[in-house]
This record gives sequence, structure tokens and C-alpha cells, in this order.
Amino acid sequence: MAPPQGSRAPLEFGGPLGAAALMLLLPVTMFHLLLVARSGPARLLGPPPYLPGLEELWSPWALLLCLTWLGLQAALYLLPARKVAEGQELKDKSRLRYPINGFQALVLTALLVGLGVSAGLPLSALPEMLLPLAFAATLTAFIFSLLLYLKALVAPASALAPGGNSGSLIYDFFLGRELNPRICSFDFKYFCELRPGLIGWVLINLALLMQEAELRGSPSLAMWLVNGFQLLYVADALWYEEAVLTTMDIIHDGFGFMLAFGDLAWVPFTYSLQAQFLLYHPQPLGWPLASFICLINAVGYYIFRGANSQKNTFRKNPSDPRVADLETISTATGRRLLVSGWWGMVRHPNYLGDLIMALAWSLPCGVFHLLPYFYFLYFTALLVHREDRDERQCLQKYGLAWHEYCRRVPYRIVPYVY
Ligand SMILES: NC(=O)C1=CN([C@@H]2O[C@H](COP(=O)(O)OP(=O)(O)OC[C@H]3O[C@@H](n4cnc5c(N)ncnc54)[C@H](OP(=O)(O)O)[C@@H]3O)[C@@H](O)[C@H]2O)C=CC1
Ligand SMILES: CC(C)CCC[C@@H](C)[C@H]1CC=C2C3=C(CC[C@@]21C)[C@@]1(C)CC[C@H](O)C(C)(C)[C@@H]1CC3
Repeated sequence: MAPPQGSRAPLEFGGPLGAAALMLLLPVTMFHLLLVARSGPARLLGPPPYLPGLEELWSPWALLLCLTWLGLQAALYLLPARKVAEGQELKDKSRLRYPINGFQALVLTALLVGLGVSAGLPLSALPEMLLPLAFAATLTAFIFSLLLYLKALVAPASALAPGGNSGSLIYDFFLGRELNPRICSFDFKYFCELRPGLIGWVLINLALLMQEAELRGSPSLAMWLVNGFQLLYVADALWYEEAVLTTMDIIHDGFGFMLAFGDLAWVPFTYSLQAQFLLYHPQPLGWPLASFICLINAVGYYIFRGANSQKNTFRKNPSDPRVADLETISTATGRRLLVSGWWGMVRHPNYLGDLIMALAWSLPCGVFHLLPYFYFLYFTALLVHREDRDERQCLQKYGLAWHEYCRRVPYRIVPYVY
């Protein structure tokens, strides 16, 4: 199929071959992690303890549960919102509108789960179902991406993403062709990015904590820390939901297999790896070390939130008193770039904070296994690659002004290191 005119962007992720490899590698890695986390040696780099047969992966109940979960989150998305935000300006100069009710969805889900558990819902049985649930989520993501691909075939050219329209079926299926696929006002990408996967992640964590309590009398301190840190991260994302409208995923990337699988399967089933590991491999943790790990998480969160809020406040209103005194440089587009405050320290201070938190989430699992550090390692690779993609996009957008910013702020993520 010929790409629409004027939409040829340089291929990313290693082109069609890289996309095909990732489409295989990502689900395989996810199942490997799920299997290894419950095995005795829990070796990240070793072989899985066994290869599950289809009868262990496929369960109609798991698929039903997965679809019910999506249905519940979609219903909560459609509830009246406290605010409706406008997204960035699109190619055709219009702006889409987005409901801001993610935090409300989290609270309502917590209430429903609380009611369910007190009425006898066996939440602690969920960890036993992780394999079939992950399989069902992968299947759902695959079919969903296929439907999104077909929907994009009839979308107008102005609705297509800059990147996912190369003409290669595999590559475009992976990256996503349409920028903001919607049915009426229901925005699929925005919905998936923040709701089912993120809230599903904290629910899986909670189920693991409850199962640990059943097995050992009470949850361990390490399990409390992992649950607490990750709940804070998810609650923060939903509280500051509007900020997601300025992320690369919403502004630049199409909605294809990468994000559909990432949001619906990868996030809930691999980001809960530390809690999975702790259920099967309890780790002793004393209060002094726990306090130190809390401090690391707090420092990471402070940088992450400070940097993200500073940029969002500045982008929304540069004369806001909280950012009006910061030094900036002008660009030919009329938008300015911050060169002091968090964004004068490194070019991606928010990534630095996120990485520090990622480390704090692994430390409660001790230092004798590499497996719980998978998230930290994967996330470092993801952010380094993401930073590189963002730099290329900014260079294209801002040209000389971006070079000037790089001269003024030479480090990318870690001051004096990278
Ligand atoms: N947990 C997870 O799995 C993941 C988490 N994240 C997190 O998501 C958050 C968002 O990340 P992401 O979308 O990648 O990128 P950013 O939020 O860092 O956004 C990058 C954009 O910010 C603007 N910008 C860059 N420098 C400046 C500056 N000096 N002054 C003003 N604006 C600037 C540019 O856009 P413009 O100028 O057009 O506004 C640039 O394209 C991060 O905190 C990241 O850590 C990301 C990926 C995965
Ligand atoms: C594994 C694949 C190669 C890529 C999949 C990537 C996705 C899992 C991530 C891409 C960007 C994300 C963001 C968040 C979660 C992970 C994905 C979807 C985010 C919602 C997490 C919470 C943060 O506060 C945030 C800033 C809102 C994040 C936005 C980006």
C-alpha cells in the first residue's frame, strides 16, 4: 500500500524487521518473566522452568475477566468528568477534547473492589491466573491493533500519525497509523494509556499482597513498599492526567500494536514483577533500610513531579508566576524552551526522577537476584531510546534553537554522566 503523500518519516525501531522482532520478543519476554518470577532460582537470564502448553495459557474465563475489566474501565471513562481538557493543536488546526476523570476512575474501582472483597470476591486467587490473563490481554491487544489498523484505512490523511504510515504493513501495524483513533468522543489511545493497564497493575499488586498475607500471616515490609511506591506512581499519573496530553505517545505516536500491547499487557503484567517476585521469594527488610529506600523514592518522585509540572505549567501559561522568572530561549516556532529550573539541569530531568524511582522499586527485593531489576534495566533502555527519538523530533521542530539548548544544557538525563 502506498504511503500517503508527505508523510514519509524516517523509520524507527529498526524498520519492519525490528518491528516484527519486537512483536515477537515483547510477548515472549513477558511470559518468560511471569514464569521465572514463580520459579525457585528466579534467574532473569536462565531458561524458563518449563514451557506452558496452550491449555495453561488459554482460558475463556480469563478472556471474559479481561473484557469485563476493559468494559468496567470504559464505563468509568464515560462517567461525567470534573473537567474536559483540550489537547495540542492538530494538523488541521483543531483540538480534541478529553475527559479528566482518571483519578475518579481509580477511586471508584477501589470502592468496587473493596465491596467485592468484603462480599467474598477471591482477589487473592488472581496471582494463580496471571498466565491465562496475560495471554488473554495479549490476544485482546493483537485483535484490537488489527481493528485499529483497519479503521485507519478509512481515516482521512489529516488523522494519520507522522510515523506509522511507511507503507510497510508490519511496521505500520506495530507503530500505529492513526494518531487519535476515536469513536464519537471515546479516544482509544488516551483511554488505554492511563486506565485499564495502570489501574490493572495496582490491582495485580494488591492481589499479590493479599495472597502473601494469606500465605504468611501478613504482608512483608518489602511487599508494602513495592505496593505503596507503585500506587503512588499510578495515582500521580491519574491525578495529573491532563499532563499526558503533552507526552510523545499522545502527540506524535500512532496507536498500534506497540502501545496497545504496552498499555494492556506489558504494563500490568511486567510492571508488577517486583510484587510477583516477592510473593514467591520473600525478602527480609529492616526499618532502617526501608526508610532509606523510601528516601530514594521520595527524591525520585520530587524530581519527576517537579520537572513534569514545571514543563506543563510553562506550556499551558508561560506567564504563570511559578515559571515566569525562569530563563528561556526563543525558537522560530514562537514556543520557548526553558533553560533554567529543572530543564536547565539536564535535558530530561523527568526521566532522571523516573529512573531513580524505578531503582527504589527494585531495592526492596534485595540485591541477590537480577530479576526484580528487570524493570530498571528495561526502563533505562526505553528512556535512552525515547530521549534519542525526542531529540530528533525537537531538532526538527526547533532547529538552531535546539542546538543552542543542547549547548547550554549539555547533559541528557544524568548530570555530568549522560
Ligand atoms: N513508566 C513508564 O513506562 C514510562 C514513563 N514515561 C514518563 O512519561 C513522562 C513523559 O515523557 P515523554 O513524553 O517521553 O517526554 P517529555 O515529557 O519529557 O516531553 C518531551 C517534550 O517536552 C518539550 N520540551 C523539551 N525540553 C523542553 C524545555 N527545555 N522547555 C520546554 N519544553 C521542553 C518538547 O516538546 P514541546 O516543545 O513540543 O512542548 C519535548 O518534545 C516522563 O516523566 C517519563 O519519565 C515515559 C515512558 C514510559
Ligand atoms: C515495551 C514497548 C517497547 C513499549 C511500550 C511502552 C509503553 C509501556 C509506555 C510508553 C509510554 C508510557 C507512559 C506511561 C506508561 C507506560 C507507557 C504506556 C505512563 C502512563 C506511566 C505513568 C506516568 O506518570 C506517565 C507520565 C503518565 C506515563 C506516560 C508514558
